[in-house]
Amino acid sequence: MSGARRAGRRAGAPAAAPKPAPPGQRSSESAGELPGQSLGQQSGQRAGDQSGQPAGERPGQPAGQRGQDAGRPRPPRRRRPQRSGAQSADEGQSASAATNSGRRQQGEAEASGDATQPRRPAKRRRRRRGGGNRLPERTIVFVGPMAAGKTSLGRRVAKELGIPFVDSDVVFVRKHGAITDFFAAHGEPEFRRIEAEIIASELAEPGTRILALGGGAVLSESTRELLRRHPTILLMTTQEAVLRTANISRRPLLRDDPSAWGRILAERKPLYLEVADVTFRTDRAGKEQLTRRVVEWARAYARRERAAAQVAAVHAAAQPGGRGPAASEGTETVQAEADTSIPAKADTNHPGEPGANLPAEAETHGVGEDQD
Ligand SMILES: Nc1ncnc2c1ncn2[C@@H]1O[C@H](COP(=O)(O)OP(=O)(O)OP(=O)(O)O)[C@@H](O)[C@H]1O
Ligand SMILES: O=C(O)C1=C[C@@H](O)[C@@H](O)[C@H](O)C1
Ligand SMILES: [Mg+2]
Repeated sequence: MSGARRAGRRAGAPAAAPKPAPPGQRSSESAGELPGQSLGQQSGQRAGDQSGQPAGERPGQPAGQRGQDAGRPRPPRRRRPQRSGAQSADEGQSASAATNSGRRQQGEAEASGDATQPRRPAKRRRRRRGGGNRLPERTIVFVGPMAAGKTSLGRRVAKELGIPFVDSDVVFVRKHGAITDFFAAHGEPEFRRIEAEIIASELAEPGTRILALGGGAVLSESTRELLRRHPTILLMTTQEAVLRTANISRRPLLRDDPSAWGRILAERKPLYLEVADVTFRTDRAGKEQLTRRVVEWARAYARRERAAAQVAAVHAAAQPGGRGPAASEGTETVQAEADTSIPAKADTNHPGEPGANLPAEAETHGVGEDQD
């Protein structure tokens, strides 16, 4: 794989900045490739249901494609009160509603000639509204075990956000045919090699998109390395829920050996946790509710990303040849903002369940804590 691909970009594409770096623990240990995977067979058996999937969805970039300027330095803002990411998203909506109502009041005041109504500068209102709805500057990735909901939730979130959705399995099938057949003809290592290439290529696409990965994609070290620079959402569930909701007849592995799901998860769990910034449990909430939560999380992530970019810009300006004292004043303000929108960590594991000690729904891992 080329250096550019390793760095998560194609030649000519802008380099992806590291993930925002809020405090919190994230394992810096890199779990190696799992030795002696017997998953080729399993995956091959399982892959039958991939071939029937629809072609990758690539709707045109929406008119409102966000975040063309997130990397650009912005003036420091005043510190806001402490809040969680989810709260922030809600507040963003309220702020937007309040802005609309303010605009209405102002319009009514103008129409009635009432000069006593307070006016706020229009420029400031616009900037606040845009900031609340902005998205991360790069592809948002869904990982997780088989039938956790990566495709169905990823597609819903993409639709809600008005951004393209791509599934790496679907891209593979489009180029190479059914995964089951490919496993039989070429073996798992060749599948993993091509899968990793497809993912690198998709992650190199500029703009904000949703990419759902195949269940075993995290086995590739180069893929895990690339995911360090992308907002990565782990969907977790339990074997019981999978056997209840997934179409078992289309998943031969589960039909023939239901406990295989739990065994594969146990092997891969450290790798999922290594790449994930946040975990949502799909067995505990409906699709609509989860869609809303993921959307809120993505927006909170974008705010942290922007705040981190501001900090970096202010630090750069404070260097010799930078802007001097004004810059150091800004550092404090922006750093404060960067620290306030980090969603709280929760622990709702269910000991004893298949998949016990799974991370909690909406558990936030230390995003990019160990970035270079
Ligand atoms: N809360 C939920 N979120 C997402 N999917 C759910 C949820 N509850 C049940 N499901 C169901 O789980 C099943 C598996 O979903 P999906 O095919 O999206 O999983 P996947 O992770 O993409 O699987 P694969 O690894 O095989 O590609 C679907 O039938 C979906 O409707
Ligand atoms: O878990 C796995 O190893 C796989 C999952 C699917 O998404 C496909 O990527 C393929 O069938 C292998
Ligand atoms: Mg899928």
